[in-house]
This record gives sequence, structure tokens and C-alpha cells, in this order.
Amino acid sequence: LLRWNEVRYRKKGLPRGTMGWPIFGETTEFLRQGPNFMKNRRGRYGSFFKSHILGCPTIVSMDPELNRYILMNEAKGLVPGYPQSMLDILGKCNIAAVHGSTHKHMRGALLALISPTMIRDQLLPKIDDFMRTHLNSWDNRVIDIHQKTKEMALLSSLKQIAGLESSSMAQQFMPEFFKLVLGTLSLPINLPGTNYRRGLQARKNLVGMLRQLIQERRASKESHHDMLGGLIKIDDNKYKLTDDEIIDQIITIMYSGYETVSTTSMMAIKYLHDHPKVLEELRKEHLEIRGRKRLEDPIEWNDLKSLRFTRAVIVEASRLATIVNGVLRKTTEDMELNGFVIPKGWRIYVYTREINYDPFLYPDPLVFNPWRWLDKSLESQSYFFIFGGGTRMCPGKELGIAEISTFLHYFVTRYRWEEVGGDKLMRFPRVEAPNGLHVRVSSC
Ligand code: HEM
Repeated sequence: LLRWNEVRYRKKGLPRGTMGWPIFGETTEFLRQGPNFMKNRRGRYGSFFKSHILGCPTIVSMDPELNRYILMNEAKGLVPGYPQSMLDILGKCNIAAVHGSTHKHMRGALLALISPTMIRDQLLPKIDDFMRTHLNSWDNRVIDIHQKTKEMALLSSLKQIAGLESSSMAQQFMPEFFKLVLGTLSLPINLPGTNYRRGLQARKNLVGMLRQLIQERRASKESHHDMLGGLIKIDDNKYKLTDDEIIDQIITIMYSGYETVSTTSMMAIKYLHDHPKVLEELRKEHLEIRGRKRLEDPIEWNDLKSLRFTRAVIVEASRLATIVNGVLRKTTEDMELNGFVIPKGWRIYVYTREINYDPFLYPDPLVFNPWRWLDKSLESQSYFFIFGGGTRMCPGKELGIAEISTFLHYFVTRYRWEEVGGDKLMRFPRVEAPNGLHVRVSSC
């Protein structure tokens, strides 16, 4: 079977590599060995090789220059190639499912909602208000930071989207959203009891709730200063969207910021716990801001801009933990890439993990050292892929950093914490704490 599978995919012009078993390919080895799978293959075949993972024939690219080229050249037929389950559950107007002018339109509509001006005037006050309440009454308790940061990411975006964070709708929303997330990472087999079926059902329920909310908003004629208000107030907006597009846009915002923001926040807390000197420096930055304010004064735009060390802590946590291992693309036609011919419809895994540990870019790459980011130019170097690159570069980068910074502000100025211990962290294929990350919290 192994040999038959190799012959089946033996086409002139393809890069070297192995295809594993029919249907399953090399997925099991990939998931079990994690980053070592990639390193072993690179040792054998170079940094551009073929494999069959996650249900598709795939080219893995570990070459930074080539990765940059792929990200910058969507127009040449290198479009997002996310799994079918994700596309089905996130909707056909989801930003990852659209290309060309439709992508430009959806992205424009999104950027109008989360621009720096919007963060300053509308979103930051909501984020601040939310974080204060979310972090209330943690004193003298054992808290599961993994759980809390997940709730934080979702509820904070529900507040920004439609002021829903403490409504009964949020309580109905949350379990459905968690089922949707699980469904997007499942095999697309629509049978009772599968995560895929549950995810589709959860999408249907969420769409129903959002549709009702949009109808109520339209009927009330009241104007709302939140993301949904911005999406509905379209007559004077060049990025006019249909109701279906508005719904998929909202699901996109919640989904894209959920795992990224929650996991980065959790890992920041973990690294701060393990590195007291870094924590001291970070706390100093936040206490300086608090010192100038009354207790009830919110974090404002200028405060956020002054949090240089906090930003460095967040980026360093994303780098060292590698929150995003890479991004997926697929070819829309047979194409030549790096001297090879990649057949139409193959996936390209733009694997960006290794560049995070490059000793030339990051001396002592395995050390948690936020100070390295204080030289701003490191964030604009050509191989900074933590937030993607090219036309799909993360539009939520500054919003995500604003959320995590505000969360850290209230956490480090109000509390001290120590790990209860024994919790395991998984680093691959996703960063997570399977049994939670428990800390004992006491007030400062
Ligand atoms: C701090 C945490 C975050 C990280 C590490 C992160 C990372 C990324 C990465 C690597 C991509 C590129 C995906 C690709 O090329 O296929 C991306 C895209 C995207 N991100 Fe983020 N992200 C973060 C926060 C957010 C937030 C808070 C939002 C909320 C609006 C968001 C919305 C998006 C969207 C909509 C895209 C797709 C853009 C497009 O296809 O044009 N992200 N993000």
C-alpha cells in the first residue's frame, strides 16, 4: 500500500518526500512527532518537501524566503487552503473562504471596524470595562487561567460586537461557540455524534441568534456604537454587507481572536510566573500608569501606546510558545514554485514555526527575553510571521495586543499568583493546557 501510494503521487516536477498510507497519509506521524516530524523531513529532503497530512497531498515549505513569497503572492493562485470542516462551519462568506475582490471587500469592512481610531474611541473603553469586571473577586482563589482567558477572549469580543457579554444571550452563545470551534477542527463526516455534525448544528443556532439580533436592531432604529452597529449602519458606508455577510463577519471576528488571544494571554502569565525579573519590569510599567490615575479611571489610548515593555512581553510569548505554527494555502492551478511543479488543488503548509527559533534573528532563541523586542525594527523584519504576512496579514493584531495588555494591566496591578503545580502544557499541534493551568491568586 505504501509503495502504491508513492507511485500514485509520483509526478514529474514534484519535490522529494513521502506520502505515507492511502487516505491517512502521514498524519499520525505528523501529529505524534510534532515539530520533529518537520525537522526530520527537512534533514532528509530539504526545506521544501511533499507529504500527505490532514487529508490532503501537501507541500511543506520551511524556507523563510519562499514562505514570504507565498504569502505575498495570493494573486498568482496561492489562496487560503483551510480544511473543509472549517469552511463549512465558518460560512461561505468567511474571510478565509473568499478571494480577490470579495476578499478585499470583506477585509475592508473588517478593517473599518477595528482600525486604530475605532480601538481608541470605541473598543478600548469596552475592553477596559470588561476586564475590570472579569478579573473581579479572584482574590484567595485557585483560578484556571486557561479557562479564564478563553472566557475572556470570547466575552470581550461579544461586548465589542454587540454589548452582549453579561446578557442571557451570552450564556446561550458560549456553549454553542465552543462546539463550533471543535467542529472546525474535525473530519468532515456528517454523522450523528461527530464533532463535525455538532459544529454544523452550533453554527445554525448561532446564525439564528445573530439573525434575530440584527432584525431587532433594524426594527429599533436606535443607533449603537459597537461593531454590529458599524456593520448595520451601511447606507453611508462603502463596505455595505448583506445580512449573511454580516453574520459570517461576526463569526470570523469571534473565531479568529478566540484561540489566539486566549492562548497568548495564558502563555504570557506562564512565562511571567517563571521569570520574576520580567514580571517586576512589567508590573513597574503598569503601576506607573495606575499611579497617575484614580482607581476608577480606565486605561486609555495614550496609556496603551506607552506600554512598550508589555507589548514586548506579548510578542515574546507568541514567539517562544509559537501560538501559530503556520498558515495553509492551496494552488488554484498547476504552478511552478521554487523550481518544482505543484499540481492544482494541493495544499501548501507555510510552516513558520522554525523561524521563531532562528539564532541569527533571536540570539539565545529558547530564552524568554522580552527586552529583545524593545528595538522596534525587530517587529518589522521580513521574517516576522507571528501575525502572518502579505494580503492576509492579521488585521486584528493591534486589537489583540490591546486586549491582552489590558488583561495584564488588571492582573498584575491587582494580584500576585503562584502555580498550583503539576499542570501539563501541550505545545503541538496547538498550545493548550489539557487539564487547565491552575494558579493560586492573592491580592497585591
Ligand atoms: C494576538 C493574537 C493573534 C494572533 C497571533 C493572530 C494571528 C494571525 C495569523 C497568523 C493570521 C494569518 C492567517 C493566514 O494567513 O491564513 C491571522 C489572520 C487573521 N486574523 Fe489574527 N491573530 C490574532 C488576533 C486576532 C484578533 C483579535 C482578530 C479579531 C478581529 C483577528 C482576526 C484575523 C482575521 C479576520 C484574519 C484573516 C485575515 C484575512 O484573511 O485577510 N486576529 N491572524
